[in-house]
Amino acid sequence: MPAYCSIQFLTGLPGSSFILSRQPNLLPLRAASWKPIPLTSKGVKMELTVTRPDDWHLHLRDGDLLQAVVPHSASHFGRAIVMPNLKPPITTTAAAVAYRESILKALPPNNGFDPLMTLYLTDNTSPEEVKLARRSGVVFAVKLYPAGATTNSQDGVTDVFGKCLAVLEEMVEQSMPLLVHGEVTDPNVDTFDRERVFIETILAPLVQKLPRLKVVMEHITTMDAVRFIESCSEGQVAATVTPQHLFLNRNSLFQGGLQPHNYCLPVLKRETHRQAMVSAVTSGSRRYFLGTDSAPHERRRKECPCGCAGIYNAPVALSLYAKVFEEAGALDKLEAFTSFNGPDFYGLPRNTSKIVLRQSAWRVPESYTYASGEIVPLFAGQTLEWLPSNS
Ligand SMILES: NC(=O)N[C@@H](CC(=O)O)C(=O)O
Ligand SMILES: [Zn+2]
Ligand SMILES: [Zn+2]
Repeated sequence: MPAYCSIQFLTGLPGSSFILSRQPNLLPLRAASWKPIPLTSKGVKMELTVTRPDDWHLHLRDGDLLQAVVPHSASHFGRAIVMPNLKPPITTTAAAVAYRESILKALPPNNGFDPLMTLYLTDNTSPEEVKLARRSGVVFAVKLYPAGATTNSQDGVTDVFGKCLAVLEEMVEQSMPLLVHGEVTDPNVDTFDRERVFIETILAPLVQKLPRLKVVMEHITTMDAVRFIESCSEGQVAATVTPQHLFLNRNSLFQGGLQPHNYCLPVLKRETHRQAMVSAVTSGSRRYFLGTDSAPHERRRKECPCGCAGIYNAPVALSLYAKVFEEAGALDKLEAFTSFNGPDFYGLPRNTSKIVLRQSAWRVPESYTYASGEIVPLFAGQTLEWLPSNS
């Protein structure tokens, strides 16, 4: 049964025999420590203690939406790479420093959450700005949005090779990773092919031209991306993978009617691509790490004639990742994906604290209300497993 079906099978059935019957597949485990907890008379459920994960791709927005969403990420993640696609975008180190302050202000003092800031690359970004960013100690990457590819990307890059080579060369000098939204914007290219064509026409030539540039291909969605990542040097090119692209295929955009809360960019792909990505991340490869791409939009901006791209998954991400690894019989590989591969690639220390994932059913809220409206999370109102907690 494909993963995207089983979540519905579980709905309303805590302690189902389906879950319990899979348990022999979970053992033995190496990377993480396990404790059985008897929960029902039918059998034994599991809890998994893992090093605190980081989120290597997160949209926190600003204003009252920031206040509403940042606690969800901060409650389970130690650090997050914070995307710079605000209006106006974060194009300077000074703006990144100020944005970081506003994120920290939205949390209780000494909360421990560490936002790792990024700069939004434009045609006019200077090599000097990259030096400043590195010296600041708070900027950890530069983000490339092809102009027009996704939400708030209108100020992005129009011609990587024509306009950005000097900046990219400085990034090599500064060991500053380039994070890439990997889709071409040519309206003649089919939406479902935009990632593959980007790899062929921009990313592969870029990696060939600057082999020492560290690159993260963000939110990959295709077997083409997996093949490309595997073809590059480990430690030089890596990828983040979202929970929705591991858990859902493109049918879920249309199941029972148009489903705006499953719409993000790059758009969900067909089942064969999902399976290739699950195999890649659960293989134990160090080239892939957790990046939720949690991207909240107010309900009215999703449920309207021209709805925004972006899925709010921060509250459910860890539950979904754990379920994907469980279904693949690879729970022993989960901790490396959530907590080791990301910091290792960025050259940062791994977190020292732990979190616990309990294999117990919990219901996702229908929505979260905040000052200016509501946000609807992925799997709103449904029952998931693997509840994360701090102890
Ligand atoms: N993923 C999305 O669909 N949307 C993101 C932008 C992005 O990451 O491409 C957003 O900021 O809303
Ligand atoms: Zn993107
Ligand atoms: Zn994103």
